[in-house]
Amino acid sequence: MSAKTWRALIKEKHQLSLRLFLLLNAISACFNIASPTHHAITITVPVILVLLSSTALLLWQALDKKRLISINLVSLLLGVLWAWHIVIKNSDVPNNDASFLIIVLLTILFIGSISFINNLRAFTLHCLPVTLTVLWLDQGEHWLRVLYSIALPGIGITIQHIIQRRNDKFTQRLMDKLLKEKKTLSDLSMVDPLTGLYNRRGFQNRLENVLAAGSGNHYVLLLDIDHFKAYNDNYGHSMGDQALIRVSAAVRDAVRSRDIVTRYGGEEFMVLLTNIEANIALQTAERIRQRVYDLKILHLFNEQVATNVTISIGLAPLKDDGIEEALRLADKALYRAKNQGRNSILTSDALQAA
Ligand SMILES: Nc1nc2c(ncn2[C@@H]2O[C@H](COP(=O)(O)OP(=O)(O)OP(=O)(O)O)[C@@H](O)[C@H]2O)c(=O)[nH]1
Repeated sequence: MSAKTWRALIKEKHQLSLRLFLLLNAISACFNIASPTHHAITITVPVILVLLSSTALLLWQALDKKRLISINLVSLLLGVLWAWHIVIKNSDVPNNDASFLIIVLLTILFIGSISFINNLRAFTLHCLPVTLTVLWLDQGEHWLRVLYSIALPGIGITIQHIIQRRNDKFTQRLMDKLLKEKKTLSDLSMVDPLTGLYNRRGFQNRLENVLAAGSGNHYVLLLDIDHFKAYNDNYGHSMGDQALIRVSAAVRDAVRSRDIVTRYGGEEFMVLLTNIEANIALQTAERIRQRVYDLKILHLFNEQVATNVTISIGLAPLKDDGIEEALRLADKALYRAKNQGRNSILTSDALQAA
């Protein structure tokens, strides 16, 4: 998981709490319409607006889950609508019955605290308009109860918020550390994670052992999948990965265990054939080419070459002038093989001269 996906997770968590908030508001608005307290005015404009806006926003987000809706704005808007609803209904409640105000306040606080357990700002924006309205309509008669009702969840959410922030910081530090360690490990790794072949570091390590073991004829093969960009573009990157895995296995199977097969670049492989004669090296290269061809991995975009995945190979001897020179020669031969039609093997001039 990267730092980016971590932030995306936090955002997703907030959007989930918004969905819960909208749902609770829609239910509460329905309940208010269906079963009005004190049998006063049943339907008010703001309660209809709460129902419509909550439902509409829920549907809007359901259509595109990635759509981000401003939590603060929505919580404030619904808070104001509820406050408006209370003003209208209160004028119709018989004998200025304060229990109506307390019940409605507790309902709003309940919705706010359940939905925004980790979001003090959204909770405050939602509950403040209603609390102030209740204090005003009640004319200070039950001010202590009203303040207590909002202070209690407010304090709870603040403490929960502090604990959550500490947990988040701890998790993020842990994640950064894990990512760093993962990078260190992959830097130290000798094996390519996708194909299981040696990576360049692994190759270097094996090469030193081969060279230390004494003299012998060694040959470098550079292999490149033909028109692999077109394969990726048309079949998708994950199919491309599957093709790479199958080609790697075919190459590995076509050589001896003492030969070194390396994933040299994206879709490029390198094989070091150790202690081998030139003609056998050439035969081995041909066997590799044929094995990959025989996989019959469909590649209809392998222009003018075949209808399946093929590889081109450049072959060069490893001489005293070192691996870099052998690779340079093999690369030149590979380049020519590509230009001459692909799905073929070309040897370096150095090999032909030998
Ligand atoms: N799926 C997948 N694709 C990769 C990976 N590494 C490199 N590639 C792709 O390999 C393709 C290499 O394309 P190019 O270098 O343009 O060569 P090409 O299309 O094979 O053409 P020729 O070599 O001229 O036949 C690019 O599209 C890379 O994105 C990998 O790990 N997985």
